[in-house]
Amino acid sequence: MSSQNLVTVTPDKDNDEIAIVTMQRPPVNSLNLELLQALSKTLDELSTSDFRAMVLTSASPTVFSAGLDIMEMYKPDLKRAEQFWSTLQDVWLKLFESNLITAAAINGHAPAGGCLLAMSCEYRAMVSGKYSIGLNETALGIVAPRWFMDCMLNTISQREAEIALTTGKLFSVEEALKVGLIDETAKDKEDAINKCLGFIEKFESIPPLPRSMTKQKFRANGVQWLKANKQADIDEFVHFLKFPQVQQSLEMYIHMLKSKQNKSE
Ligand SMILES: CC/C=C\CC/C=C/CC(=O)SCCNC(=O)CCNC(=O)[C@H](O)C(C)(C)COP(=O)(O)OP(=O)(O)OC[C@H]1O[C@@H](n2cnc3c(N)ncnc32)[C@H](O)[C@@H]1OP(=O)(O)O
Repeated sequence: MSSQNLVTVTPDKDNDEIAIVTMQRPPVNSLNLELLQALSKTLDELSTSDFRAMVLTSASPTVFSAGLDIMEMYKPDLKRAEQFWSTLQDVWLKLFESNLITAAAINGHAPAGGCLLAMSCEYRAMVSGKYSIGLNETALGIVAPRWFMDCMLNTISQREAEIALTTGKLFSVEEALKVGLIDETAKDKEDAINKCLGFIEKFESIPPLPRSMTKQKFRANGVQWLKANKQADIDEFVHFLKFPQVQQSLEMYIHMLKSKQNKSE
């Protein structure tokens, strides 16, 4: 089963009830509207399939996901920006509340929206190396929405989350393990997937319905807020994009990313 080429779904080689879901939008899996639509469609398909668990990972050798595609926010077409944000909300709700057992094999960097995807899963194994993970929005001059924060609060302590978000902190793999942002480190992608499979195995003898209902009760607060405030949240995003200071910060950030590349050439 696959949902466009941007996301592939393959059954695990030893257990066809487990889906390996791979994002593949080179070079860095930045989440543009099309990748989000592909993820949304995939999550719909998985919810009605025979799969009982999924491992989210990336086809890139060094990046899980670079987060939201900045070009969707820089001088945007406002209609598309609305659709973009609404699709991101849907992906988050579908993944965070999924009936399936969800785990992330984080095989590289996972800033901002990449971290959000990983935190939306129930378990995270991250490949060791010079990778980073976190919600770095403030460092870009933007503010993470409340449901990003709720998602982080479901993962690490309020104090760690507040400091991390206000400082725009990107955690090293070791730091992420220490605060509980990830559950395990892995030596490579295969090992990360195996560690996720190990987590999934824990539910072998647990009936799926009480399991997923229990998970959803734990996650209800953030979900209920977004469901009740979906349009207001979209309006806020679009309004925010219209601020000249926000556009200026994004422009500077884009230049920084491009000059970083020139320097290393
Ligand atoms: C009311 C609410 C309002 C607003 C809330 C908005 C919330 C936003 C959440 C987000 O997700 S914002 C996005 C934050 N993402 C980042 O800060 C990550 C930026 N990228 C990086 O730090 C690095 O690219 C990397 C560490 C992920 C990978 O490094 P490396 O492997 O060295 O690749 P390059 O940096 O050379 O990048 C290759 C290529 O990709 C472009 N790119 C990178 N990230 C993005 C991105 N997020 N969006 C769009 N494009 C991106 C980069 O510019 C290079 O492009 P070239 O054309 O120069 O090849």
